[in-house]
Amino acid sequence: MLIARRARDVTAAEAPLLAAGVPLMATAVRALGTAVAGLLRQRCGRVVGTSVAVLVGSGDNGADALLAGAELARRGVAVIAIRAGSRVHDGAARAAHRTGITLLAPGAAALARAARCDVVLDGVTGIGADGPLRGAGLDVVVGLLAALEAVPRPDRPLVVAVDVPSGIGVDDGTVAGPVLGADRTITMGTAKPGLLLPPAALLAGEVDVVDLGLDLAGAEPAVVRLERADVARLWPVPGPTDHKYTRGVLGVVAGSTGYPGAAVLATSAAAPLVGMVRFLGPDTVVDAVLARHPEVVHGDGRAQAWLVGPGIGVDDGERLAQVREVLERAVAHGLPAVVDAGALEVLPERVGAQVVLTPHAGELARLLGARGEDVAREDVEARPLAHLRRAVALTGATVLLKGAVTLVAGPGTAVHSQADGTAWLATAGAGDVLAGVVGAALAVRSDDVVAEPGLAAPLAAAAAAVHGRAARRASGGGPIVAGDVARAVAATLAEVLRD
Ligand SMILES: NC(=O)C1=CN([C@@H]2O[C@H](COP(=O)(O)OP(=O)(O)OC[C@H]3O[C@@H](n4cnc5c(N)ncnc54)[C@H](O)[C@@H]3O)[C@@H](O)[C@H]2O)[C@@H](O)CC1
Ligand SMILES: [K+]
Repeated sequence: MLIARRARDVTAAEAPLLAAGVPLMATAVRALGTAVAGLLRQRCGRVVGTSVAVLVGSGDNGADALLAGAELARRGVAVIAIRAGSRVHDGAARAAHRTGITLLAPGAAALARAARCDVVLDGVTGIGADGPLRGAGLDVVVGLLAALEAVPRPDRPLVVAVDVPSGIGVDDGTVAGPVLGADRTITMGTAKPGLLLPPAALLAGEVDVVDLGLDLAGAEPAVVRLERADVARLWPVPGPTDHKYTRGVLGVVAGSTGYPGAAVLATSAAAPLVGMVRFLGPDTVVDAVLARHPEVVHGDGRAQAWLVGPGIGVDDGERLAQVREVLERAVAHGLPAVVDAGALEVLPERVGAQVVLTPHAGELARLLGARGEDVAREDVEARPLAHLRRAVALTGATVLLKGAVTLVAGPGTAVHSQADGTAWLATAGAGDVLAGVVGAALAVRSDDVVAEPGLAAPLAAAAAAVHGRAARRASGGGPIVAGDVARAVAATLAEVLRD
């Protein structure tokens, strides 16, 4: 599991090691040098004779970056260093000087040179920053972003962020000013919340954590990300005495004459993962679902979890009445349920954590608006975690906010952040497939969720992970439709469960 801790917790954990003389900075610099050399080798086929530009802020983040630059210079890389702060760390400046690196003033000429290097190392600010970039750091980032515009995309340098992309909200993932988006972030000691929380997470690229030996046991995880083994631990494997009812029955209310496909997609994703899917919907939709999945059972009855809403419009009165009835029954029995799309309109005022809402940013804004909050989609996109938390507080539900990075939290649970998919997953019907997988995850562990409703959050995050991985598997780097993702779900779970 990738665990992000807040800046103050990292600083506190560093203090005793620094007091004991542990050379944390040397470890950070070595890791940076190795990572950049690896990228140079990948990009240019060699290290010697390549070029790196280092943006040097005035704190230890800049010192790390400049010392890594000095190490790369010793390995035959042509390094330029650009001042991006009011001062430069003495020891780092001396080391740079010894390797022949000159610190350049942040003028247009220096930034134009940086824009043509093979790698840019962003060491403007790290966890010591307060607020968005200002002063020389801001000028350098704005100037470099402009200089990069003049370089054809394939020729632009790879950007490596030291600890965090400078200027992001380290603890809250906000992006309140210009930030140089990174291809890779080499982060020290532990992940930081801003590397996992959108919108900042989208500027961090691939995140590598450098082990500094920090004791973070006492620091509360701010954000967590499930990895393959975590998903495998959460997902039950049937035993020899299991039968279809013990494996979990998922009841689904989905689809409309306008959107019959949503029901097909949700059931396609869920059917292989559960003991049985029961389906309720308009006759034409039932026919479409059964044509694709003869194993689906049509009609009401007992279920261990319910999924309501895919393909149901906010003005589909008849279907919403059915959703309301099913949802009230599920809530009364404390059963887990997934409430998606149009069904969010008929969510009871308060529910428990075993109910998982699956809005996208627009739907979350609407949900909050219906509860008296003045929120637009853009507000949710700018501060997704804050709005997700608000929705949890107002409804009592577990909320899964869909996006390129999917966030999940319930009342009192850790915040989960999953980014397992691919940009090709931004396609119609992907949300219906996700709803099916979340429904399945709740159905197969229904008894556990009834006993411990807080489990709904990690299970929903695990479902998001399976969904994202299925998309990547189906895509293989190319275009996909949602049906491809649904068809890849079963094999993806098999792969996740394989040791
Ligand atoms: N403390 C340690 O032992 C270690 C620290 N490390 C590095 O040190 C960093 C923390 O170093 P610092 O505490 O010196 O802080 P930073 O280097 O993150 O930033 C503080 C400096 O940036 C300036 N600054 C603050 N806010 C700014 C803003 N909004 N815009 C522009 N400039 C701003 C300040 O004037 C100060 O000089 C970590 O992020 C990490 O990269 C690593 O070497 C690991 C070990
Ligand atoms: K940085």
